[in-house]
Amino acid sequence: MAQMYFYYSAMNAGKSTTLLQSSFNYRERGMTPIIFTAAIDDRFGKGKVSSRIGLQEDAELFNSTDDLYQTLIQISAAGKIDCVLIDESQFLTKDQVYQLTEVVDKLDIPVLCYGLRTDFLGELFEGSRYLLSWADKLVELKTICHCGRKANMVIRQDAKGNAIAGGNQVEIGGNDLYVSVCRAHYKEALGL
Ligand SMILES: Nc1ncnc2c1ncn2[C@@H]1O[C@H](COP(=O)(O)OP(=O)(O)O)[C@@H](O)[C@H]1O
Ligand SMILES: Cc1cn([C@H]2C[C@H](O)[C@@H](COP(=O)(O)O)O2)c(=O)[nH]c1=O
Ligand SMILES: [Zn+2]
Repeated sequence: MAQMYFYYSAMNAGKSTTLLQSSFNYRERGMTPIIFTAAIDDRFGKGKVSSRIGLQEDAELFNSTDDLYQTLIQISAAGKIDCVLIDESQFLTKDQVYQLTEVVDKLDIPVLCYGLRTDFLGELFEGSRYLLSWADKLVELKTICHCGRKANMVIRQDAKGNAIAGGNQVEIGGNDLYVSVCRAHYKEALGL
């Protein structure tokens, strides 16, 4: 039986790197993985998954209105898929997480999702909420704060490096805008 996995972390913990390593592992065994990433996250060019250590692969794009079950039925009709890898899975909708459970349960294809658990305010993303609820396996990937503790929060910074305490949940960016920290340093930065 296939399973659904959710690999979650703060930013810069190696999620994209781990996804690309999984893809490589499937390919070196003669299998066919398919990679998806969010259309809205175009930091490294649309249709690409890149890790900060230099690995890169082409990816299909998902938008919030896509039916991923139907998309994967169509793609698998054209050739066998052995695994579905989804980067930026925090941007999935509730419906799309459900559709991916159908891919696992009805098409018997493993689905491996990689994404943030929470946003810069410490709130769950919609995709993450339902992945945490419905995935078979939850795997935390870890990165560290400047103090050496595990970084499980993400600060959004302004141009002066001050922590931002409000705004839209989605703002695409990298090290220019975000820094992963431990909970104690998150509270300190926000004056909580
Ligand atoms: N295999 C690895 N060995 C050592 N450091 C790694 C490895 N993979 C990732 N990293 C570190 O993690 C950082 C973030 O990698 P990335 O995959 O882009 O993270 P994420 O997708 O979680 O934001 C890299 O800049 C690097 O410092
Ligand atoms: C914390 C936070 C992040 N985002 C965006 C910023 C990036 O584009 C992605 C995460 O990238 P990763 O390095 O692959 O983990 O998500 C956001 O929109 N809102 C937030 O609060
Ligand atoms: Zn810290």
